[in-house]
Amino acid sequence: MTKAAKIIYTKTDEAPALATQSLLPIIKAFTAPSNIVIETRDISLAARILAQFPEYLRDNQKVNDALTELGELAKQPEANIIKLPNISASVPQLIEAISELQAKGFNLPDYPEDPQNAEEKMVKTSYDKVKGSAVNPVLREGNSDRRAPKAVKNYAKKNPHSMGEWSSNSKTEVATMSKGDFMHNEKSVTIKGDGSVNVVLTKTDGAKTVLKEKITVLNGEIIDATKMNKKALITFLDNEIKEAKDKGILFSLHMKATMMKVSDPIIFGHAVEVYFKDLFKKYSTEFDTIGVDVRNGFGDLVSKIEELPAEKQDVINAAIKKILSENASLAMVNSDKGITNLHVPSDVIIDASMPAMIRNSGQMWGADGKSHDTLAVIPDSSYAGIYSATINFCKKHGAFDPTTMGTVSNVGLMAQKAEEYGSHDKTFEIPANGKVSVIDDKGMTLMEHTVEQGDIWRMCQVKDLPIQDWVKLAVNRARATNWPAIFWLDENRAHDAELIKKVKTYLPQHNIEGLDIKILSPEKATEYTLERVKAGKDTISVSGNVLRDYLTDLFPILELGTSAKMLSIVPLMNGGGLFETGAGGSAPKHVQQFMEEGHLRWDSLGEFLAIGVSLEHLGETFNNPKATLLSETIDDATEKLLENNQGPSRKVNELDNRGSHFYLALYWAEALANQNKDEMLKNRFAPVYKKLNENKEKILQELLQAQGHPVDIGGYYEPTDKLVVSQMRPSDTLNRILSEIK
Ligand SMILES: NC(=O)C1=CN([C@@H]2O[C@H](COP(=O)(O)OP(=O)(O)OC[C@H]3O[C@@H](n4cnc5c(N)ncnc54)[C@H](OP(=O)(O)O)[C@@H]3O)[C@@H](O)[C@H]2O)C=CC1
Ligand SMILES: O=C(O)CCC(=O)C(=O)O
Ligand SMILES: [Mg+2]
Repeated sequence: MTKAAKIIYTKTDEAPALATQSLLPIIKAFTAPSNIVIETRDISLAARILAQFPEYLRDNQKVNDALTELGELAKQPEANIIKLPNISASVPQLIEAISELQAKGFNLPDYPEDPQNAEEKMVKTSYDKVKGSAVNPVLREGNSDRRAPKAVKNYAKKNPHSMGEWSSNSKTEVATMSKGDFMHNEKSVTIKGDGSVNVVLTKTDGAKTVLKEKITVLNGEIIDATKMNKKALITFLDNEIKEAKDKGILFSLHMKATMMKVSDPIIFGHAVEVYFKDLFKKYSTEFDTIGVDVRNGFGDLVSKIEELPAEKQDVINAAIKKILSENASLAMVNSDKGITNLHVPSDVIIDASMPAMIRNSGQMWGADGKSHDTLAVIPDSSYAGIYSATINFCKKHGAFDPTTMGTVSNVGLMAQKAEEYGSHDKTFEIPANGKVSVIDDKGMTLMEHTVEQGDIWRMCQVKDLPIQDWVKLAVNRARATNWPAIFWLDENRAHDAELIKKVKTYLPQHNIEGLDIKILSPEKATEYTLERVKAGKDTISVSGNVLRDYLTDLFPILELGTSAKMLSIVPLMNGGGLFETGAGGSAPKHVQQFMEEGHLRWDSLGEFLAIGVSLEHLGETFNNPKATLLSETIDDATEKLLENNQGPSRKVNELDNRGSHFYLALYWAEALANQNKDEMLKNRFAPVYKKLNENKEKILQELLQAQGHPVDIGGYYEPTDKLVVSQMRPSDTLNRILSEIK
């Protein structure tokens, strides 16, 4: 008897959560005969909010803190977690979710944007735990291995997605700061001996404030500190708005306000204030009264001015119109609804927004509903260069060709909140002029910056063991593929210079004979890699955490049309496995389409791949041949589904997410029926395959009938399970066959 094996499948938000209600019953039915237990844990935004406030809820409304539980599990060797994309909530999304839950009878407190007393401060602290990218960093106790499986890459080559032409006359370009930003102010040290550091602000008058106390540091870890100078940022933004206007191109701002949840909303707010500076000069008193917070985007102002008397609203709206017509045109998120790039900080997220623009001939949407060249403003210059290098490459060589281009996989340094993506609890908006010092427990100042009021100062950490693991993973991938592996590190950047020393120490500890391993700055690495991509050659990018995020959307979006089709594995450092589904997000517009016309265009390919590797891991760690067989056969099924082009269509009344799940079940049953490694599974699944095949037309018809009309699922953030299940499982015939698998 093999040991009981368990997989945790996460319940998240939006389209992936809808898809789960259709896919999970299939996975459970197919794995049950092999005694594999599939459990779910709810880490949706709604559940994470409710878990923060047990004392406000009735007993039957309380939910346990599944995220903390999974965070602990991720450190155990038996962990096997399938993690679907989830909402990393901006404040406007958080507020929407809270009000939906309140309307459903959950007695939650409002989100206190400006807390006035101790209780409100506590409430805000609890909500802030849920804000932004609050899930991934907790679960990612390992580095990241993201790539397009061969079958997926071959499918994309045979069925290329649309790719906008590039002209050498394109006026699109990237604007980034040449001084005063995080990149130019960075200082970095490698810690000697375990201990702790304090971050202290010494004001010009000598008064000291401890910004953060006793940050634990371990021997060999790299820490860095840097600042974004407010004045330099504002001058830069002001110039770039003029630049976009002069060049007659759109102004667009690309940030990661979800992951960088402290620094980037502040920068976003400055951009709103600079663009609309005449408005803020004139109406600041009114805006203070109604509590406008530009860090939540220009949309916050638009909704709050509705509280003002009608005549006042009219003058303010006229002033807004005037600025919009006189300033550079803004890139639009939704031109029909008048939603600009500056409306909501989570609408334009750099990892997806820049590649989407590059795929679209370097253009974004303007207020006229047409696409135009754009000035892509990325204030901090640490990574902006990879996009300018890509844009220059496209101007010179034209668009990439998905039918011939090579693939770029990624090995990303991510474990234990590595680098910038773990910095939000050490990021501060500086209240007064002075200096910020990082001081160790022996009183030694390790790093120091002169700061001015309004500057954003931050400290990042990356531990030594994750770095060692990352180098090992890179060597393993290079060995497994024989592709060149490029470390995207810039010797002229303080943090990277420290990291390069370690890479050079750890690489020789492995057998690297015959491998092609290089260290190149991000720009040079982009150029080198793009040359290879164009020539149809494959390359491994080995990068830090931010570039991991950027590159695993950039290349997949160019190569495959979406990052949802990536295999995304996190080998956990203590031996477990975390299997993320795809590398992209949760595409809110998929839910909108589903509610309007009952068609879900979400492609679950990322889930299929994740289930395959999760079962493979289970097979290996529990010595469970049935799990291995299920893994091999689901991979066969996925490959056949791709060959037959049975992923979801984008259009209503054609095959959607549910139909594609049916094909997965059909081919999975077929593969299990046709194999000869396991007699029991063969006998169980032969009749299942027969029934699915005989009822194919009937099932597809039942699934199609569910489309073509608006759908009610009882909510957005907390949809009613029963309603979702009835919409996502509309085929009685399929449901019956699945329920008969024993
Ligand atoms: N791992 C995680 O948990 C992540 C979560 N997020 C969250 O996701 C949300 C949206 O983020 P955003 O930056 O817009 O990125 P998305 O990746 O969700 O969307 C970009 C585009 O990619 C396409 N796409 C993505 N996934 C699929 C899929 N499975 N099937 C078909 N097409 C897909 C869609 O393009 P098209 O319109 O052409 O169909 C979509 O509009 C945010 O709430 C963000 O916080 C974002 C990144 C990662
Ligand atoms: O956690 C998030 O908010 C986004 C994560 C992401 O984009 C990624 O890991 O690629
Ligand atoms: Mg990403």
